[in-house]
Amino acid sequence: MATLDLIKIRRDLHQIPELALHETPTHAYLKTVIETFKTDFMTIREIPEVPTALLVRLAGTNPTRTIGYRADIDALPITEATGLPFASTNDGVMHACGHDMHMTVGLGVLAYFATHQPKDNLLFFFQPAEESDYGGRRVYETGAFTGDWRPDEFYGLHDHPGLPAGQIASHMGTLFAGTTEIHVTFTGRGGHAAFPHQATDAIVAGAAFVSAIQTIVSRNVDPVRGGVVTIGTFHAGTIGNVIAETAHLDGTIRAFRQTDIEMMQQRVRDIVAGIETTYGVTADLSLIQGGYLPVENDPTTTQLFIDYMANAPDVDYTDIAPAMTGEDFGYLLHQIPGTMFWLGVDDVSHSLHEAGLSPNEAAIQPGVDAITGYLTWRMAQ
Ligand SMILES: CC(=O)N[C@@H](CCC[C@H](N)C(=O)O)C(=O)O
Repeated sequence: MATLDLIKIRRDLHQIPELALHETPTHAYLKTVIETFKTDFMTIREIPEVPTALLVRLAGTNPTRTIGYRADIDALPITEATGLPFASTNDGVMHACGHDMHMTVGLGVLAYFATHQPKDNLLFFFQPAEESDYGGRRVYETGAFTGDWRPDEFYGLHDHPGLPAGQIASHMGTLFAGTTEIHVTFTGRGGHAAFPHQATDAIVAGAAFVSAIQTIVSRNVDPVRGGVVTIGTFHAGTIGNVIAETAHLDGTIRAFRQTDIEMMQQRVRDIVAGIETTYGVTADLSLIQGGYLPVENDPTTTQLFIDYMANAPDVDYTDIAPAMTGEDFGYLLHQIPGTMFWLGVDDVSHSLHEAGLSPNEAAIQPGVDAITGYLTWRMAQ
């Protein structure tokens, strides 16, 4: 096997971002790279029900367990504004959450163990649909993680633009929030802007909904625990002198405890019912949690992970507070114990999900080295 050019791979992947469950060229690219590894202890497996998913198993030399490693592969509906020479070639779609970095690091770790046969079995999961449509849960529910393909423990990373390139960060306990997508359409009655009393204005209803749900965090969530309610889209109307008949809004609810998420979901339902009564509209509400359960790091694997990362001479490790980002790795960690962690990618000028996000590629090799080091050490335990 030739040495992988991880920078080229990252740039290739960055140019072909695809939305959740549509990652066909990305899946093909990953498979092509992995097939070059050509070892007799590697098996590649497709999942017909979720065709953009890819599982790769490396059989260990003397296995006592199977260790899973997940890398997510989908992108976001954002028009890239980095100005990079290897920017997205898919209009309106961008790796603005850094999953191109996740895949590259995952390939680097896989390539290492494809040439240094591991003691334990290793299972690599290239997961579609992390940003929406909960690909981790979808694949889990196909029964893919059974028999020889069931990890005893699972690890996965997310890149963090606010941390130095290559730094590893994690936390004992809950690392990320659980989330629920909000999708709501208010329908009233359209009409002339001059005769509002003869119409039922869906924009006014939608605006009242946006204002009212702000009280969920300020008045209903324990402030010590915190929560988030964000509306990210509001589409209504066609022209300034026509009262809009419909308004469609999408958003997200977030909290660290499942009980808080469920309470917040109920408050959204109650507020929507109140808007219907107060503004005379009808509402079609859908609340989707899917696989976005709180990301709860397992005490045993996380203590092992921290013990290694904090003491390895070549690893820059820091503890980090939980964040309100969501991850459907939370679903997998509710089925299989494991640990999620951050990899610093040093772009303090941009946040995740921003059109200008440009992760520093200097993070890739230290990320690969820290993970291969940890997995090698873990297999000796
Ligand atoms: C790491 C990250 O940014 N993850 C996404 C997960 C999506 C959650 C779900 N689709 C929702 O919007 O609630 C995030 O937005 O945190």
